[in-house]
Amino acid sequence: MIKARGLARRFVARGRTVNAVKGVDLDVQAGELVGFLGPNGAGKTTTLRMLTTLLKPTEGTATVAGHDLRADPIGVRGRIGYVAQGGGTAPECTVANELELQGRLYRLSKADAIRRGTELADQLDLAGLDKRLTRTLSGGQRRRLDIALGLIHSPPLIFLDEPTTGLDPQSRANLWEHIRGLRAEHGVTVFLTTHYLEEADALADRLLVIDDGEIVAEGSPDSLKARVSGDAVSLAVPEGSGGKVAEIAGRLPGAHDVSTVDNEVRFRVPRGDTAMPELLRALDAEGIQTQAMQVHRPTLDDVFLTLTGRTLRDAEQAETREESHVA
Ligand SMILES: Nc1ncnc2c1ncn2[C@@H]1O[C@H](COP(=O)(O)OP(=O)(O)OP(=O)(O)O)[C@@H](O)[C@H]1O
Repeated sequence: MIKARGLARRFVARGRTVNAVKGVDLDVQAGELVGFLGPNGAGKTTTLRMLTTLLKPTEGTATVAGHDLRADPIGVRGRIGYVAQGGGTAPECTVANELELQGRLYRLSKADAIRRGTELADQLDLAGLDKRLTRTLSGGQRRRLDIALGLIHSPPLIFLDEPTTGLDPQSRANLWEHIRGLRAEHGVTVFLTTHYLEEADALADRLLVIDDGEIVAEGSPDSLKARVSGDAVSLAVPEGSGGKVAEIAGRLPGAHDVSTVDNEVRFRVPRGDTAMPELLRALDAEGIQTQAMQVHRPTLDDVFLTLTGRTLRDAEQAETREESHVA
């Protein structure tokens, strides 16, 4: 459904050259729900804008929904839906009018535009809101309307740019259900960008992780997490026993990265849950009582840290600092 090779985009702003996207290859099969994960400023929106014909690549080629991006951008546009960050509904327009107008823009007859609008309103839980002005909708309703507008011409592929940014956790979870439904019930291929780790984890079959304009990893959330070597364990231990606990922990099969800071011992081990009873027995035999214990399964943030040496949050803060510096 998407095949891109060496897609790159350079911007020159205020005498400074920004290589926003540095030669991205990507393949998305029909029916996939793919997440494009990276910190703010990583190049997600720029990539999306290129794939949706809104921005010309500086270099590279791509076929999107069966049409060549450079040779046939109009063909691409007719076969994709695009929901931009923040959407684009007119505040003084009613829900029904927005849907009908969008249908007419895609050259549906008035009757077909109304029929398709009603169908999408049902599908995206907007039924009964047709006479409401869009400015009176809740954040979640507005995002669902944005998605309905992107689907009016029944495209087989939809691009969603940060679809749940600004929504409260409940509306976010609700929107995830709708996005899953697009694929599961209507066979739409979904390509979405996000900088939320939980969203990437909960929603995507496959993730492309982008950092500083380059794809640094690709795979299912589980396979990416499996790359991080082991669970992270931390133990709060009695004063003065850190060295001994670290020595015992270091003897567990596969234990590594053992460190002691104050009265806390940290290490990684392949399966924290099965290693713990053995460790507790060994500590007991030495008369050491642990005061608290935590086992963390690897998260996508650990994956990002392993790949880039920074957490996603660090990367975002660095981008924010750089932007305020430029401004
Ligand atoms: N029109 C432009 N002119 C100059 N620089 C730009 C332009 N658009 C984007 N950039 C820069 O390119 C880089 C990538 O930006 P992009 O918006 O693609 O990132 P992003 O991953 O989508 O981030 P966000 O989640 O904040 O939208 C950033 O450093 C950004 O400042």
